[in-house]
Amino acid sequence: MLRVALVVITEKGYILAAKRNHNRVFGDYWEFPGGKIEVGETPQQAVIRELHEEFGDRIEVKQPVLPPFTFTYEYATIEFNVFYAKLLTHHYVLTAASSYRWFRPNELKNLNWPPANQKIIEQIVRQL
Ligand SMILES: Nc1nc2c([nH]c(=O)n2[C@H]2C[C@H](O)[C@@H](COP(=O)(O)OP(=O)(O)OP(=O)(O)O)O2)c(=O)[nH]1
Repeated sequence: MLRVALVVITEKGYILAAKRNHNRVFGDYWEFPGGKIEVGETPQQAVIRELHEEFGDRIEVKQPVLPPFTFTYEYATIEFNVFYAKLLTHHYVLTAASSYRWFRPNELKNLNWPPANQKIIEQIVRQL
């Protein structure tokens, strides 16, 4: 099974979302930063690496947003591991995203996300 790790980065009541590059799966949809967990990596190590690759930034990984869950797309069944996190640096050197924006929790549900994200967003709105 494909395993993915994502971070919900919070700062001053706002949440960071990135817009996926046009040529990627779910191109131009909003995403939480992260990506595939590589062999031998923990989910926490994977998000730290992905944030460095995709943003050039360092993060501190916090508690899980919800327990790991699976979602089946036409191309794969994916296990999602989602954590809250804080940005330790703010370089935003975008490589996999065309833009980023900070949103209030209540604004999140109005954006285009991959379908697996609905459950994550419901949980964020309940918790923040
Ligand atoms: N990064 C990210 N991926 C998501 C989210 N929601 C969601 O369903 N996905 C899916 C899309 C992909 O099938 C998978 C993660 O892929 P990815 O394309 O971000 O992973 P990656 O950067 O490691 O890989 P790649 O694009 O270099 O192939 O998870 C999300 O919020 N963020």
